[in-house]
Amino acid sequence: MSTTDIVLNVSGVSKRFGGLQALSDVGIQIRAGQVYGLIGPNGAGKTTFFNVLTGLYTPDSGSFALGGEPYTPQAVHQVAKAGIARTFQNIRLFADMTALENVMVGRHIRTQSGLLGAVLRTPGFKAEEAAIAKRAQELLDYVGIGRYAEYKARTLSYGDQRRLEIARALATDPKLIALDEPAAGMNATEKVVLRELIDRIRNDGRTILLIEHDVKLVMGLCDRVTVLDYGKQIAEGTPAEVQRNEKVIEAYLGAGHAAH
Ligand SMILES: Nc1ncnc2c1ncn2[C@@H]1O[C@H](COP(=O)(O)OP(=O)(O)OP(=O)(O)O)[C@@H](O)[C@H]1O
Repeated sequence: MSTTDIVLNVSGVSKRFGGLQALSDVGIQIRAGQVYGLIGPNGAGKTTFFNVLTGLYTPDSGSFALGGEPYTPQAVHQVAKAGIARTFQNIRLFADMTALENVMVGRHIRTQSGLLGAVLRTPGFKAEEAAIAKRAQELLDYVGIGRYAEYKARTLSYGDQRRLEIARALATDPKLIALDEPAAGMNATEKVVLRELIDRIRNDGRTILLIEHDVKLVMGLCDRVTVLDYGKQIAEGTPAEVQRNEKVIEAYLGAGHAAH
C-alpha cells in the first residue's frame, strides 16, 4: 500500500490539562477503508484525542494530515468541511426536528445556495432542497430507520437515535467518520445491528475511527487498534496483536476491567 492510502495521519499529539498530561505524543495512521479502534480504560484519553481531532480542544503539540493534505482542527463546522464527521458519546441531535430534517442539516454543509438562497427561496434553492431531502431519505433507509423519517428525533429509541447520528454524519460525505462510543447504552440486539451497519459502511468504502468501551465489539470489527493508558499509546496493531500484549492486559486488569 502506498502513502496515498492514508486517510488520516496524526503524529505527536500532546494535551495537558493543568497538572494532568491527558495525551502524550500520540500518533495514528488510518488507511482508506479501515475501521480503526481507539480503546483504553476510563480516563485513558480517548475522548480528549477525539476532541483534539475534531477541533473542540487545541492540542499543545501535534501534526495532522487528512487525505494527504495538512489539516488543522479548528471550529466544528470547519472540521466537517475538511472531511471529518463525528458522532457524540452523548447523542446530539436536534430533538424537535424530524429524523429527515436532522440528516438534511448534515447535508447542507456540502450545498451551494447558502443562506441567501434559503431566505429568497430561489428556484435553485428549491431544486437543491429536493435533492437534499431525497439523499437524506436514502441515508435513513441505509441505516435502517427510513420508516421514521417524519418522526421527531426525540421520539426515536436510543439505538435508532444513534443510527440517525450516523446517517447525519454520512450526509456530509466525509473522508473519515469518527464514532464516539456508538454502542454505549445499547442492548445486545442493538449492538449486533450496529456492528452490521459499521461493517456495511466500511464495505462501501468509508473509513472509520471508533472509540468504544465494548472491547468485544472493537476486537470483532476493527482492522487496527490503538490502546491508550494514562494518555500514552501502550500498543498499536491488529486486534489479535494488541489482545496478547502484556501492557494491554495489565492496563485493563489493573483498572478492574476484563478484556473479554
Ligand atoms: N476539559 C478537561 N479539563 C480537565 N481535565 C480533563 C478535561 N477533559 C478530560 N480531562 C481529563 O483528562 C483525562 C482523560 O480523559 P478522557 O475523557 O479523554 O478519557 P477517556 O479515555 O475518554 O475516558 P472515558 O472512557 O471515561 O470516556 C482524564 O483524567 C480526565 O479527567
